[in-house]
Amino acid sequence: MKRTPHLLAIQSHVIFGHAGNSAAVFPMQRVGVNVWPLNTVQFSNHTQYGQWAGEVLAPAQIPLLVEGIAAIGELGNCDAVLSGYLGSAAQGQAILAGVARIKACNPKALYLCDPVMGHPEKGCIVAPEVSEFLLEEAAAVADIMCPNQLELDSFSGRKAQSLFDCLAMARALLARGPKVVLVKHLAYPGKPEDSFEMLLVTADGSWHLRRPLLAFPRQPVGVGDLTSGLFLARILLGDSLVAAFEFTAAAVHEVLLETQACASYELQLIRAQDRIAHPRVRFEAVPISL
Ligand SMILES: Nc1ncnc2c1ncn2[C@@H]1O[C@H](COP(=O)(O)OP(=O)(O)O)[C@@H](O)[C@H]1O
Ligand SMILES: Cc1ncc(COP(=O)(O)O)c(C=O)c1O
Ligand SMILES: [Mg+2]
Repeated sequence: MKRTPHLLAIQSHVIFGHAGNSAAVFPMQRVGVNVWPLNTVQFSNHTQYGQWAGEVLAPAQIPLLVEGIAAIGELGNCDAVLSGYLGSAAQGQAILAGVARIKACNPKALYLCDPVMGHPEKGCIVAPEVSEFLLEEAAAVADIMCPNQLELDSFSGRKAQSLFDCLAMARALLARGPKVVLVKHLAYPGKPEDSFEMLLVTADGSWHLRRPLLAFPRQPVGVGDLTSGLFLARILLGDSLVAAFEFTAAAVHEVLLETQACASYELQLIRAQDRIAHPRVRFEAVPISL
């Protein structure tokens, strides 16, 4: 029997609704991964409501929790670490220490870093020191990085001028350390208005994928977290990078279709669960080069 992969997911938890682990854990479980959620914050709701209650986890807790898993002899079973929304840069450093500890037990373990940065217009609030940490430290350690366009622009210090420019910027990020860059959401002058686009860039090649852009009165949150979580889950389940990329695009699109049909602001993960596991739509990743 094939072993069920184990994944340590270090990101935010919201009580109401879906963002961070609250967007990613259930879908990753639904596709067949054992998830170990470590919540960097516990908030009542995501920050784009403009108000929330709750606390950031003390950074010192992260190594203690990882050590607790080591103490019961299970740390070597960890196949991957995923990190997303951070409450502070100190938490980021603690995560990198945790990643080093896990890689010492299991050198094959992967680290996927979703470099969640602020999105001031959208009301996504992240401390500026967190962005700095992601640029300066996390990129050097991550095996896989999943920026959105804004985050890719921050890494590059400029705005993309074209699709090929996005590709060049993703390649530049690759040169900082990660072996795989997934740009979860492209934005560039001239992009067709009715399409939602993503890029997968590795040392072996680059692929571009388009899916329909759906209309929402208010953009749902947690789509990025859902995307990076499913991508890593499918890689752990044995998909090739391109297959994981295509699966992720299809499953996320299914969730958005369900969310739109319910006229909901929050992602409809429970209603869409069978469609997450078995997407009915398919989008093809098309090779592109500079
Ligand atoms: N097919 C789609 N149609 C419309 N909106 C989408 C679609 N896919 C994703 N989105 C939206 O696109 C945005 C992606 O946001 P972005 O900031 O680029 O990434 P992230 O989700 O990581 O913050 C989100 O607001 C999400 O709700
Ligand atoms: C608590 C929390 N976690 C994570 C996110 C990131 O969500 P997204 O997947 O849309 O980038 C947000 C965005 O506002 C948030 O408030
Ligand atoms: Mg995001």
